Amino acid sequence: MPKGESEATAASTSEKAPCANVTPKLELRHVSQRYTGARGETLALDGMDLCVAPGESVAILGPSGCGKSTSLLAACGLQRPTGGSVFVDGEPVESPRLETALILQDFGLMPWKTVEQNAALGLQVRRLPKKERMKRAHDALRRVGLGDFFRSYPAELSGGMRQRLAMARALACDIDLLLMDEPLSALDALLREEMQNMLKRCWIDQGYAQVLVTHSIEEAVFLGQRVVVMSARPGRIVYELANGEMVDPSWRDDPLYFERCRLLRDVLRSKEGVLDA
Ligand SMILES: Nc1ncnc2c1ncn2[C@@H]1O[C@H](COP(=O)(O)OP(=O)(O)OP(=O)(O)O)[C@@H](O)[C@H]1O
Repeated sequence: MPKGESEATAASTSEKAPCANVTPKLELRHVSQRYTGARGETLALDGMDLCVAPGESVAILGPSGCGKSTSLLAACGLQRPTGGSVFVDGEPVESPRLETALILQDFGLMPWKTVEQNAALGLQVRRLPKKERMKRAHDALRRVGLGDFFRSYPAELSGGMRQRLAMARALACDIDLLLMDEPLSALDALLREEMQNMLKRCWIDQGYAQVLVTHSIEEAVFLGQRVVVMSARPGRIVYELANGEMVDPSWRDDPLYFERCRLLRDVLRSKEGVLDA
């Protein structure tokens, strides 16, 4: 299904472009990524277009290896794409910015640092006095329910607590854009639901824009105001679903939630090359 690098992104089903009347918080414009590795060249992304409005929550689904993580690396400025451009607030992204946080599956915690030191990590580059850094880290840790664990080490925490610590580190930095790459995939089903609730609460309370990469259709429909589906490699967006009702407090039990999950499952099955998601 993937075509030439220069071809435009496929159609979407969303009702109205979410960034129509605002400067997007994040925009990936025709982003392509070629990797050169031991197995030769890989075209990971091909004409990836994604617009995220300020305060919007977007979930990305797609088969393994379609370039989801690559998209996030480009979005946070850790990797310059080989084609196309990335913008935040209309400005080109050329390096990581302080107000963007990236949470990975392994949470990126430093095992030799305490919980409070890990939570304050993102603040170090801001040259804030230590007292201020600790105050912000402690506030963020309390917000995610880790108020009693300041002096513990990551190894002493459960999987869910480590996830909350990664979240606290992002919240301590007053972020306006949160990027998450399969942050819950290592957790068991019930804990995963609990953490999904926490992610939604934090997003609603703090008002940042977020992009969540996940393999779980249910998670995408629970957390994404918009769910986008990528093609198999080289990846680009081939389908979009408006899902604004996800802010409803009883969304998980709403018949529409199940209907949307079913619809996305059919979409993923029907799209050539996206069966694995
Ligand atoms: N640094 C790299 N060097 C060479 N190839 C790479 C590199 N990083 C990623 N790739 C390749 O690019 C493609 C896209 O990888 P990426 O990790 O973005 O996919 P993904 O959709 O996040 O996959 P998954 O769902 O399995 O995590 C894959 O074929 C991968 O092997």
